[in-house]
Amino acid sequence: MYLKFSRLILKIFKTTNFWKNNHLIIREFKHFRLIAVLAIVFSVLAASFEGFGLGFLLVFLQSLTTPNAEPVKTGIDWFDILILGVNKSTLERLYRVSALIVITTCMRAVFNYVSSFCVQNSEVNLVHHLRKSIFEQLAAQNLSYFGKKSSGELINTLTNEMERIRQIVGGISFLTTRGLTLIVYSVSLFVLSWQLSIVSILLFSLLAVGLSTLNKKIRERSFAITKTNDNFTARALEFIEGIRTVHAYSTQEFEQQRYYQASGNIVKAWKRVYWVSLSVRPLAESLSTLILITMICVALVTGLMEVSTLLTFFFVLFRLVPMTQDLNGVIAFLSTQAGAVENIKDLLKTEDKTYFQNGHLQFAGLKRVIDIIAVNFGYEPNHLVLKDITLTIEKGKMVALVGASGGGKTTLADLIARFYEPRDGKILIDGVNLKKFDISSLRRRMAIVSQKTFIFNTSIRNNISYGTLAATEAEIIEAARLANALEFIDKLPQGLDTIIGADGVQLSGGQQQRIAIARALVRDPEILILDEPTSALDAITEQVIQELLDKFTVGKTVIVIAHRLSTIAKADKVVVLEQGQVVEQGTYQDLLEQRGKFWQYYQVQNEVR
Ligand SMILES: Nc1ncnc2c1ncn2[C@@H]1O[C@H](COP(=O)(O)OP(=O)(O)OP(=O)(O)O)[C@@H](O)[C@H]1O
Repeated sequence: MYLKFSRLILKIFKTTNFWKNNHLIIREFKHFRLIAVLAIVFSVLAASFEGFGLGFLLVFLQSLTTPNAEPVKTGIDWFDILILGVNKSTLERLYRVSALIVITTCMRAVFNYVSSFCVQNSEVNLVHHLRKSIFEQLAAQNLSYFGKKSSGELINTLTNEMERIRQIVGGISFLTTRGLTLIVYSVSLFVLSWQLSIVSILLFSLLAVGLSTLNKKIRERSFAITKTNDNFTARALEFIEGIRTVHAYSTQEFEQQRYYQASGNIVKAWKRVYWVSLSVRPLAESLSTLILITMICVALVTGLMEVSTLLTFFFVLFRLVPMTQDLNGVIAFLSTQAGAVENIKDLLKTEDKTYFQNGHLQFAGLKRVIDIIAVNFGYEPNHLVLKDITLTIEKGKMVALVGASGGGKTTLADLIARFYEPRDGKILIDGVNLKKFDISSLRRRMAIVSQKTFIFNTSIRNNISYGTLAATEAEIIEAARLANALEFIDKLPQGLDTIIGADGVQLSGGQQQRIAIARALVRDPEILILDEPTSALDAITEQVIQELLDKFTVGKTVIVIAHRLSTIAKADKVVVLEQGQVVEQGTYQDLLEQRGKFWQYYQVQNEVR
């Protein structure tokens, strides 16, 4: 145990790798360093008082075993004179020593309590600050990062793995406090009998080395727990989010099997860990008891020490052994948590991540034109989704992007909103590269209605004013009216204050779309990007969009992605995208007259209608 403990301490403090590997987590302690330092200070105090208590116990036992000999003394002159009293009787000095034992024990308990309080405080603080740092990391990522990470994995890290990190801090603090007490106890043992101490260290170290192989195994197996947890959260999330599809395709049984299997895998992973980790303690207990009893017998037979010293020695050793077992248990437990640490480090690390680079110029509004020049873009390194796109969008004009599904319309709109960066080429606003603008100032004057709307679990009012918190009641109502949402909002029990989303009233796809349009309009944007949904809107809502484009867009710059060509009859420019390339552009009428791709789409839609 000593060997193992010192090896652990050495590992922690000596190897630079420890800092290098864990500084992302350790640096969070700076937010609550006072409380963390207090935890250490009070642990040291508790351990010291443990030592004082042991000293007084030895004095007490000595006086009991030699009642008529010399007056009770600790050997520290000033202490014996001031505290035990010079002319006091043996019995009174004995009472005083007894009182000191009680006082030091109480003091130790108080310091232990305060240090535990500080430790718990540090635990919750660490989790809180880690969550904040992870949020900052996630918020700073380019959107492409979220394409590579599953929601299940991210949610698992922010919930389950955080809980495991909290337990790790608890474990480390336990290790520290118990470690300090262990040092005090060890010093006491050496003072009492260095010969017996060396024998104990040798025997217990042998035991520790044996147990360390088990801990290594536990650590290796623990990574599977994190992996199965990630997988389970992803499964559960998919089942809940995709419940309509599950019902539509009657795949409940199939989903149940996958869900049970994912949950079962966690059980299996834990079992593989428990199987080993639970054997550590009983093994350690049995073997250490065997060692202790053998040592007592040898000490008694050889008459190595006087009885009082022998009693104190074994009293200390008896208390020390469970302590070392606890430490072993905690080390084993910490080994099981290694996967959680890796997962969190992965989210916190800054290498291999592409961050959004904000510009410094304040965007004061579009004055003339947006130029898209020779832009290439792809989500994957070897696959271009947009190829050599060149396009101008003039202020106050409506530009419609049309074309077959997957042609790259949404991607192009996302590049204009700077959700992604072009791989080659550039996007200029009035001659200034889009990258140079402060993104908040740009997006304040821009509104985007995506195909997939997101409704927050809050009131309709908050959903509409999301991102425009200063919006007045009148502005919110006007935006709702323009989006043709007022009619159904008025019918709801609490009107604008009705809670919608997961915990509230469920809205139809079209209604959700109208809320999203109102959210965009309340910003009174100069540039409006409207990605017309292919499915959520019914024929009536199609008319709403039409009206919106007629009424609201006067004097605005509008980029509209249209699936129904009738919507964009009044567009100033129509751009046809095919497999990531602009194949035609011109006015609606010109393109029809050209009888090219656009005309073909037009024919197909007219036939369908
Ligand atoms: N986040 C993403 N990660 C990887 N590939 C993507 C991503 N989003 C879109 N793609 C791919 O990029 C291509 C263009 O998609 P995009 O959504 O821009 O097309 P679109 O013309 O808007 O389609 P639709 O009319 O169906 O909305 C498609 O092949 C699509 O599979």
